Amino acid sequence: VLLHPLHDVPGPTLCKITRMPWWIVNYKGDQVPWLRGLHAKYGPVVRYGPNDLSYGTGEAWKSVFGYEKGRPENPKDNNTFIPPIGGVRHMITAEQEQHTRFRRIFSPAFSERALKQQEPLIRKYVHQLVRYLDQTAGDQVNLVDLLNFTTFDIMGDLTFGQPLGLLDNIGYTPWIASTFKSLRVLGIMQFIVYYPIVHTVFNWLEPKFVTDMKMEFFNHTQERVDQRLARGSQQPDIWNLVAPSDAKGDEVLTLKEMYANAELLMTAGTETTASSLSGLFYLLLTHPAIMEAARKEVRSSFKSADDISMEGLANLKHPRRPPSLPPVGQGIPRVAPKGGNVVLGKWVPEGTTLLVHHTSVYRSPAGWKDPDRFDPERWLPDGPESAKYRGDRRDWHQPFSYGPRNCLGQNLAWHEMRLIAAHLLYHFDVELCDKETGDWLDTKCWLVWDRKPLICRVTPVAR
Ligand code: HEM
Repeated sequence: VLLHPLHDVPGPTLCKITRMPWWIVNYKGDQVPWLRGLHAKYGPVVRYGPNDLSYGTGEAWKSVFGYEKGRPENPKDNNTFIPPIGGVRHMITAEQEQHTRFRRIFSPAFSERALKQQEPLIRKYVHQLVRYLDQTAGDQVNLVDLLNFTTFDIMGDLTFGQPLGLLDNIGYTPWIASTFKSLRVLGIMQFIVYYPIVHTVFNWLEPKFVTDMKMEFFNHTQERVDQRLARGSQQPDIWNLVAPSDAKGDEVLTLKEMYANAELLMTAGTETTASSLSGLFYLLLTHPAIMEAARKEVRSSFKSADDISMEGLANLKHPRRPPSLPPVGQGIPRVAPKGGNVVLGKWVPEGTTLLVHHTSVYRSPAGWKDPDRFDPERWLPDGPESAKYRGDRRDWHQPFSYGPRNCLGQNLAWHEMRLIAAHLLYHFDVELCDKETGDWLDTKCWLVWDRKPLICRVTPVAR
């Protein structure tokens, strides 16, 4: 306890001896409030395990995730990743060199130019959502499910060249349902893979339902990628944008790399966007004055629904930024490289886990005035409306992460979220059925939030 190089970093005494407190809260899905509590008690840097540091300050983004000349990068923490079923890692978990190659190959599919081409495809599913809500006018609907159906169908079309049919059937396929279920065992799986002995024993004894769950997801992705490649497509989907016909050698993805990254896109590009949108709607529904202002702005800015475009939406005031419910509630840690590194001016030994805790950073009174207050004016350009938030550290807000491994899909996410939100606000008056919903924000988090149903009554606006 006294001789460890991190002995002077504050934190609970038990955490200096064992990682067990972390594993327990991580297993229960309670790590977000736990780490927030530790930051409130111990300050911006907390030792939450013998070799684990959490930063509750946005000053740490650059030091932990950024690239600085002459300083080694902090790589991903491979100890926390579940080994890939197909034997090949995807972009998020890839080693640095492989990551750079993936990033180069996939970037054209997420450029502004690609997005322009993809806009009609995205609109198609937004219109389908609007049509469904028109038909169910006045009924109670679960907005969380409907937003999931929409984002999964969009990403399914972009990744596999065909939708998953969730909006057609208003229901999850067994494949998607098992994805959501598997999140709940993420905490325990992370514990298992972290300790090589436990992992080896687990591999011998792995329960059949866990093997089935992993295989189901992987086989499904593989089949759909194979079908898409066999069928070909003229659509601006991912594969048409990543692979120029004259690509050679290193610039060509192997089939296994395609499977692995398709699986990533279907997880990274769906739940996150739907989560951000459901959080936004919950906050709008519980802040009627802001909801009214948002509706007014959207309804007066477009002459008709057909005019609502990605371009036109980028300049609206509501919402300029997602609310402070980051879809990735905790963040993906890095680890200090061989030989250690300097983080925020302090040397940390090799192998130290470095986590910048999203939720703690976005709720820190050191970075934000009234951090728990939902107020879109916070994000307006400098002027009288945003004056009271002038001291806010907007540069601390990095829900898409920071540095060379930040979110590749952030432009797509922004456009998609704005299109869906604007269409819902333009076409419908949405009302929260409080009794059925309760305190929606009080929920568990396993990497992403275990969102509870958001039960609403949706009434079409008479025009
Ligand atoms: C509100 C929506 C979204 C949020 C908040 C979000 C957030 C994140 C975060 C925190 C990371 C991890 C970066 C790290 O390791 O530090 C990430 C990575 C990634 N996201 Fe997103 N994401 C969103 C939507 C999307 C969408 C729509 C896509 C499209 C497919 C996407 C694709 C990716 C990819 C490919 C990576 C890996 C990037 C890399 O490792 O280079 N994300 N995202």
